[in-house]
Amino acid sequence: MGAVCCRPTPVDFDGEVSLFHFVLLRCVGKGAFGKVRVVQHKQTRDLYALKYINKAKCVKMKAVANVIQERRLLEEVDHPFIVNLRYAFQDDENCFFVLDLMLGGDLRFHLERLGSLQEDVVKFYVAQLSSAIEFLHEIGIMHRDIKPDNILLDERGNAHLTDFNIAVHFSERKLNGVAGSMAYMAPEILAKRGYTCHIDWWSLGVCVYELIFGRRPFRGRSNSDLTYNISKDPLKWPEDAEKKCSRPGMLVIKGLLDRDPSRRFGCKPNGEGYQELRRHPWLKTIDWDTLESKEQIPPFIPDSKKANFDASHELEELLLEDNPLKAKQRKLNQENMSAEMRVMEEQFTSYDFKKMQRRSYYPHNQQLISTATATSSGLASSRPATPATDLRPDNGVGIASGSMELQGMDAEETTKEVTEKEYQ
Ligand SMILES: Nc1ncnc2c1ncn2[C@@H]1O[C@H](COP(=O)(O)OP(=O)(O)OP(=O)(O)O)[C@@H](O)[C@H]1O
Repeated sequence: MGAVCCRPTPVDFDGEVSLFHFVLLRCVGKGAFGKVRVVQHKQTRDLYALKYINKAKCVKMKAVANVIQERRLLEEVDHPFIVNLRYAFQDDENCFFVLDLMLGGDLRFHLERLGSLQEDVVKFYVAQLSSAIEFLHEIGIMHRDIKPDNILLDERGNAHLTDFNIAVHFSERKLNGVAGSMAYMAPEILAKRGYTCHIDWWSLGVCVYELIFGRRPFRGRSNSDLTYNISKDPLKWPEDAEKKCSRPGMLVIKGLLDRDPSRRFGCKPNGEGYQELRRHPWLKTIDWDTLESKEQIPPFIPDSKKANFDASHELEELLLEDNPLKAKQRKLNQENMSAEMRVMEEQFTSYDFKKMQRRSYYPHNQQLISTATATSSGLASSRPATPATDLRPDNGVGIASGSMELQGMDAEETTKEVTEKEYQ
């Protein structure tokens, strides 16, 4: 009898992806609604990062729209310098994102330990991140939360953009929602006169300054102070700036931190801004031809013998977690489900990168995705040809679910504003 009860439940790998398909390994991070841990696919043995979000917490914090939007946008994206989605699924308690695993830690972690980074290292990240930003803008997505915390290194030291929690589609119509982490917000967001994807280049400029000099270009004791400084204060350099950064490097920072989006580096239309950046003397040492194939040896290789993350997450999970993550069969009772829970149930759909073709949930973007995401070619789509129930925050449409519509859940408006305080 004992032998029978201990036999592991057979896993149906031909069926829909679920937590049963993975071995749960160590915890590496904690987000606002859930945790991140390393997992191994039981069949392929590939390692991934599993980000899981507690559904009840998500409803309580009115973040359902953001989580569904993040899931949908991530399906559109496939790029060497983005933390790509590989699988998505849910159980009764959590929504799960299975993402490319980044064992090199985030740039906030490295910045805090090192104080600042060498100019050449930052230059390498700028090349990789600008390629990612340009890709996103090409397919009509602005990230809105570019900051060192959201830049993750793989074990070889390549930079990847992550956290699409407040990313959004953009079109000709400018957005107005104040979104992002205040210290990295472009002046046009704070001015509330409408903004577009140019804001991501500004945030990149703030990151470059902070990574090289170990402090941010605009600071403030209060939000209004910070708003004033971002909007009006002339860009100042630290006293030892010339020891840490070359003249061309400073010119790139200055160009990215131009308050006029029409003059800002990276912003010229039709990819011309990105091409200009690539041609800039500061970036002439970058071999752009082999950058995206990751053939180059990154100038900073994270220490593989040390954990490049805060080890307290692991301890917390072991000692304090009273409901540790475990694969469970679903017991769903649709009748007693709240409206928000039902939206999550229906709209946080399963995704399996081995079986499905990436696609856009936004009709105007479908053509762009099929041409831009080259790596997904050759896979059969198991999706209906017509788009699913639409969620278009850029058009001011709330999340619609069959006959139900959750008003006021436009993800452009349900934004996350991180104030300067959190960084002091
Ligand atoms: N793909 C990944 N590989 C390795 N570690 C990761 C990965 N994604 C996230 N992490 C780690 O987990 C931490 C939390 O990530 P997560 O995106 O959940 O949190 P967050 O940035 O606070 O996002 P949110 O604001 O959506 O809660 C990150 O700081 C990072 O250290």
